[in-house]
Amino acid sequence: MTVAGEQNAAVPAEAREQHALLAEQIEEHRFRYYVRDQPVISDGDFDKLLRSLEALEDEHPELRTPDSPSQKVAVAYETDFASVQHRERMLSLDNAFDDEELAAWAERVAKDVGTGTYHYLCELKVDGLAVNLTYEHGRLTRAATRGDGRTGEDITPNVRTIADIPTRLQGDRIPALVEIRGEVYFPMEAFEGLNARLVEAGDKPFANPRNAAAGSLRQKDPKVTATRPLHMVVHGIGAREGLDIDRLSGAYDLLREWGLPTAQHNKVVKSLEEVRQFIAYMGENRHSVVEHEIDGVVVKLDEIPLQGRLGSTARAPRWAIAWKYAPEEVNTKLVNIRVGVGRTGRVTPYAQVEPVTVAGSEVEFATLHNQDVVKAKGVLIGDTVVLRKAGDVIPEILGPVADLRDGSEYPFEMPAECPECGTALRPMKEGDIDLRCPNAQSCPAQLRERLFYLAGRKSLDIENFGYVAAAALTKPLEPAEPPLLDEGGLFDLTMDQLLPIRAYVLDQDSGLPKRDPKTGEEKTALVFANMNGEPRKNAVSMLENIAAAKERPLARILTGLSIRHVGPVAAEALAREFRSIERIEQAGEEELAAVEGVGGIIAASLKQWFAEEWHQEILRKWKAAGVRMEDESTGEDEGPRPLEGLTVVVTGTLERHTRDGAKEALQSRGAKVTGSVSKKTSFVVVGDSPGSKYDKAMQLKVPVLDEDGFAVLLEQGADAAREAAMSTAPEGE
Ligand SMILES: NC(=O)c1ccc[n+]([C@@H]2O[C@H](COP(=O)([O-])OP(=O)(O)OC[C@H]3O[C@@H](n4cnc5c(N)ncnc54)[C@H](O)[C@@H]3O)[C@@H](O)[C@H]2O)c1
Ligand SMILES: [Zn+2]
Repeated sequence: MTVAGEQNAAVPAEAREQHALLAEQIEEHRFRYYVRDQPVISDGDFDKLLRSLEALEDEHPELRTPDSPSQKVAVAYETDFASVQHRERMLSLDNAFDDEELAAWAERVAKDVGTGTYHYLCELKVDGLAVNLTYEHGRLTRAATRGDGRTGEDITPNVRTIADIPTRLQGDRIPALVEIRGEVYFPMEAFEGLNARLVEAGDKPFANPRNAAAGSLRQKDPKVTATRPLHMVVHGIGAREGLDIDRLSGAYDLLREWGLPTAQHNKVVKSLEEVRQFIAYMGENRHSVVEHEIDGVVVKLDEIPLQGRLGSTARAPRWAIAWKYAPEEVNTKLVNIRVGVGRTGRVTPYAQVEPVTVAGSEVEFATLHNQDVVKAKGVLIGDTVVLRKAGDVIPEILGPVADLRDGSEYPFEMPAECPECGTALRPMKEGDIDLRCPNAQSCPAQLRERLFYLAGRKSLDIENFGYVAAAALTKPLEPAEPPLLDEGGLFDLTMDQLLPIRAYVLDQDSGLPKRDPKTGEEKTALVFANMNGEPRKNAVSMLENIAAAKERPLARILTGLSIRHVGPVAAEALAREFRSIERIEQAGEEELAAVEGVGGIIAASLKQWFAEEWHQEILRKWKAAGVRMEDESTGEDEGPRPLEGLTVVVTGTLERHTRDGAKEALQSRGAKVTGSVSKKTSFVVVGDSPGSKYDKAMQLKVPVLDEDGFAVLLEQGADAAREAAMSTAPEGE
């Protein structure tokens, strides 16, 4: 018999090997993270490694030795800083990734507490790095990083540069000694600026704000730290002498009085249900109510004597748990930087990354805004990058993982020519950062975007005319000549023109062709015809809907022309004032600018637009096709604008009108439609569930019309409507 294999006989060699491998990886990543401030994997992936190690140890408890990474806060490393002993250990936190784990923790707490009441203190989990501040008789005598939990790095001079952190405590009951624990963070808004300066100076940019916080604080030269906008939030108390406290939440109040930066959003609750509510609320509102990045919620037992009773493991207190939100940051590869051309010809770079799932959705593209932003971020094509998707915000790239570069990465260069039509790009005017494709008329990209907008809800609202149709009509693979070279021919399109159109199958988000997953070939298809060459149903209704769109009100037609700065609101104002394209064209610049809601910029833009020959051609063609280019007056009996001078508010759901329809009916008769009820309001039209505007109308005694009363207003005018009103406000009351 050999001796080998006798040790840990119960643990298969394979598991032991896997454990050793994981442990080594974890140590390596901790070193990169805590010492170099340049991690190469995301926190999410790191947490997964740690979890796999723990799972392995659950299966084979013999592997859970005191020097396993699962049992330690971190390893002690030699760094450039002097070591300091913490008077009381600085621990990590156990995590809960789902409700079951949270409930299991709460159950253990209940069991350990036994009888007696207690409270949960909910705090935000600030995404930064932990510091320990020692105050002796109110003076800051030392500041240290967490290190391995017992020994940290002395960063006192650096911490003294942080404005949030008082060097002297003010007020009453200042103890002989107290250790204050908190998190130092770097504000997201300042992050891009910092990286831009680092890149310009030839230094490595940071991958994310948390690394920027750690890197900024752990500078050999505190003068550098002083230039960084670091902040701190207090989240605990360590050793203390001459300080008697029984609730952590109460202690925070005292700390705040002393001038320490305590958290704004802590909440003490009694039940686990309320804890869940806090977690859910903060998860949803983390970007609107919180001034710094958070990665979770920390739930603590508020009663300090009970904390003592529950105690800690080697790594974490038993009286607290960290709920982690789904990570919003992941690492992925920056495959390429492409440029897109927008509706106004603006050319913007965007990132194409190896597809990753972040915050619940798969991401393949991220915005980069313009070439200066690409440079400022310091990202190279081929880099591993940190991608962030926060809430509903478009995914963005935070920064590169510079430590993973192998030399094959290369910088992005803005193309000199439009990727879609080959025209040389140039800035619109001197000094603009943005480049534009000057081929406004028939650059397929610009035309596609204009058509897509024109067919959209804010404009002509043409159903069955989406991005795919817009692309197919402007840049088909077949036939060689696209049916539309600008929007002039839109209303003349025929089914014969549509049937032969073949196009790439485009990805909605990127506008790039989809590929066959097997062959990698770009997919193509007949767009408007089925397999037998017959019109698809969608194509038929698209043409019908295009024809119907000829009757849209002037404001919508105007919006659809993509005149710069003329959105739906300005278009409404213009339509109301002039009631025909012709009159808008004939109006002088000053006359246009004088219209409420128009102004000088829009007036100038209108003049420019009409001066362009190809724009005139569009108008001629549309007119010839029968597009209604003016708003005719209704209610002929009372003159062209029977409701002139009235201000009307529409609220609640109407049965016979959509909200927009009701608005248009009023405006076309000369009434002004506003959103809030005041004394000046002439009528409030109410549908179902009208809400507070109805109450306000009653309060101000503004006449209220139901749907029948509304019909009276439209058909017979204001006087008749006043009689039909549900409540009448005698003049002058
Ligand atoms: N990407 C990597 O390579 C890598 C390597 C190591 C660690 N990490 C990440 O670093 C993070 C830190 O790890 P950890 O061991 O400190 O565990 P942790 O982040 O899960 O929890 C402990 C820490 O949370 C902080 N904290 C923030 N708000 C707090 C509050 N209100 N109350 C109490 N503490 C609060 C404290 O600094 C405390 O030390 C983890 O998210 C981990 O993924 C990443
Ligand atoms: Zn172009």
